[in-house]
Amino acid sequence: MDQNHPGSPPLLSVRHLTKTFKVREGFRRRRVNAVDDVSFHINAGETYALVGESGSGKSTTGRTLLRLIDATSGRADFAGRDIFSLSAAALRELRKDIQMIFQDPLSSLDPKRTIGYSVAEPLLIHGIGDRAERQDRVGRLLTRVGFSPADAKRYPHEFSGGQRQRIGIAKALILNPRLIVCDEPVSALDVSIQSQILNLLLQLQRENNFAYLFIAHDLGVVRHIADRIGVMYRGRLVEEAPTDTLFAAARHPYTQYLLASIPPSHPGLRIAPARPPAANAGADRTSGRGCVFSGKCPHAAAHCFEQVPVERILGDRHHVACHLFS
Ligand SMILES: Nc1ncnc2c1ncn2[C@@H]1O[C@H](COP(=O)(O)OP(=O)(O)OP(=O)(O)O)[C@@H](O)[C@H]1O
Repeated sequence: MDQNHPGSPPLLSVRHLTKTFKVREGFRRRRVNAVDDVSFHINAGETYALVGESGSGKSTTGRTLLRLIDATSGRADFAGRDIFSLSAAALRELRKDIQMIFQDPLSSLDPKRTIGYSVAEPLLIHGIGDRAERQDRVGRLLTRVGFSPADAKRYPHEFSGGQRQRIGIAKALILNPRLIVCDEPVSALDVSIQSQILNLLLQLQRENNFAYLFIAHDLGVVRHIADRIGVMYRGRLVEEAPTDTLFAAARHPYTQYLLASIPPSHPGLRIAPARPPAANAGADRTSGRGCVFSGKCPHAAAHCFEQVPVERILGDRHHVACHLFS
C-alpha cells in the first residue's frame, strides 16, 4: 500500500514488489508467492514496521530491498535510485546507505574476530579512514551503545545475547546509513532486555535521523517505536495505518486477530476477544485467487474465496485490503 507523501519525496518507495520462490515437493515444483504485489514507502527519519506471523513475507521484503535476493517483479526507489537496476558499483554505494540488524547478531559478527574488527569491517570494505580513524570511530560507537573502547579487543562469545545485539547495532551504524532494516532485532531476547534495545534504537534514531524498516511478528513490540505499521499476511500487505490509528481502529480481521493476540504483559491493548482463526477451506497461496486470509477469516463470504480484495482508503493514511470495506 502506498499513500500520498506531501512535501519531500519518500526515502524509500516500494511499488508492486513481488518475490516468487520455486520450491520442490518430491517430483513436483510449486511456486510460493512469498511477497505478492506489496507497495509502501518510508520517509526520511521515519520508522515503518512490517508485522505479521512467521512466513508472511516480511524478511523476504527486507532482503530484496538490500538486494540479498532478487525480486521477481516490482520496483524500489531509494533516494531517487532504482535499487533493482543498480550496477555493481552503484550497489556498493547503496550498501553504505542501507544497513541491516539481524535477529541473531552472530550473523554479522565473526566469532573468530574481535568485536572491534567486526564493527570496523564495513569501513574496511569501503576503504574509509585510516587505522587510527577507524579505531576512534569504533571506540565512540561502542561507547554509545554501552561499552568501553577497550571492549573492542574482546570476542563475541564473551557477551550476552543483548550485548551482542548492541554490538550488531554499532556495526549497522558505522557507515552512517540513512535506512536500517531491523529484522526481528529483539525477538530472541528476554522481555526485560527487549525494551532496553528498543529504547536504544529509538535514541540512536533521534540522534542520527535515519529511518527504520522494522520487521516483527508481534504488534506489541512495534507499538512504541513505529510511526506507521503495515500488516502482512501470506505475502500480502492487508492493512497499513499510523500506529495510533492501527491500535485504535484496526479494520482487517487479521490485524484485529494480531491485536487480540498481544501478550497480557502489554495491558490495555486488547480490542477484541482473541479469536483463533478458524480452519476454513482456504484460499490457496499458490492459486492467486481470493483473499489470502479467507481461509481463516471469521467473516469470509463466498466472494472472498474468489476475488482478491482491492485496497481501500479508510482515512488519513489508513488503507485496508478486505472485501468487508469494498
Ligand atoms: N529461499 C527460499 N526458498 C523457498 N521459499 C522461501 C525462501 N525464503 C522464504 N521462503 C518462503 O517464503 C515465505 C515467506 O518467508 P519469509 O521468511 O519472508 O517470512 P517472514 O514473515 O519473514 O517469516 P519469519 O519471521 O519466519 O522469517 C515462506 O513461505 C517461506 O517458506
